[in-house]
Amino acid sequence: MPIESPAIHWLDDHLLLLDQRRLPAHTEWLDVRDAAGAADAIRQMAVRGAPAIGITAAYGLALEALRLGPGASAARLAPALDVLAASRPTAVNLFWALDRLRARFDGEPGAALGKRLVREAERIHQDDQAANQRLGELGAALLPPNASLYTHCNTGALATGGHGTALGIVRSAWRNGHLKMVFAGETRPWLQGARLTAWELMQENIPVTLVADSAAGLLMARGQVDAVVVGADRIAANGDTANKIGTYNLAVLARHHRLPFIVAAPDSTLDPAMENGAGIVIEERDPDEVRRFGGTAMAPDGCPVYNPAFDVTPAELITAIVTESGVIRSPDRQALADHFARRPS
Ligand SMILES: CSC[C@H]1O[C@H](OP(=O)(O)O)[C@H](O)[C@@H]1O
Repeated sequence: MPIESPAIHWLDDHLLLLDQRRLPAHTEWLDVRDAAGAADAIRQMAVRGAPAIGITAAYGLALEALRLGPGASAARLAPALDVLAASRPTAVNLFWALDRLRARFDGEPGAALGKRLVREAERIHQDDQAANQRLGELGAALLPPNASLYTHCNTGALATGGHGTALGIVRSAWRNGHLKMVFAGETRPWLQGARLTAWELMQENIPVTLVADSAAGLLMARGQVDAVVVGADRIAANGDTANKIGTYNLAVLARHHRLPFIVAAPDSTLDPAMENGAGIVIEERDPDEVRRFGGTAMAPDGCPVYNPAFDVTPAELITAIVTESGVIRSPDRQALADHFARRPS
């Protein structure tokens, strides 16, 4: 008999299993009942996107406590914490969410502990939805009227039950009548742009044109792009930003073509403990993600592959970082520090 809890409801209703053989993006819902299941969903990128990874880890730990029932305790939850923390290394939101739940371990163990963890996981989820709405409005206000945007990767709203981060800006701009077109880079090798961004925007009749990643430079050279908007997985104290592989390339192109390069991310993606981008762990993934697409070989079997899932964009290439609590223009160490000082606690 499955454990009845809001956490399971969320996991059933919002996890996208990216099916590598068919488009559009999702084909079935994952059935997650414990921390190990949540960690698998994160590791396999059935759930992806920094905020969604944090939310899923929070619900996964809460589910583990519910599964333990009267036996739930900090000591017995420790292995589940480790499994979730080891699922993916780059997005800071995963560790930030686990820290928030760990802070709820103190107090009555057992069923009471399970209830506290479910409530905290739901707060993290609700906070993220509100953050994305606010962030979208603040970011859209930075755009020129009738803007054509270039996006890369992106969390789909369905994945988080919210508005996504860069997609939050797209939706707000569309709602305000300030959006002409979104050029969505396919985002090799996982094709998040093709399978999530293009799919989500078409669901909402927002104008989108899917392009190969290699077309970004031509679009900018032809003056067809007014701004580049991307998400983030971890933002260091000096503003260096880790995001999906290929983001750094776009930042260099945007600088060359004198285009705004905007990073959209909730405050939970800021990592003040990380000195700069050099310290950010870049996840390397299965070489077959590059060699194959679904069942189709895209390269000779056994061909050597380097498959980093993220890169780091130096702060000096970023025009602004938009979070739910404000816009950090020309981000550097001082600008981030000022942001933290201004941010409502
Ligand atoms: C706005 S979600 C943050 C970030 O997460 C994605 O990574 P992944 O698809 O590997 O989970 C991508 O880098 C997004 O920009």
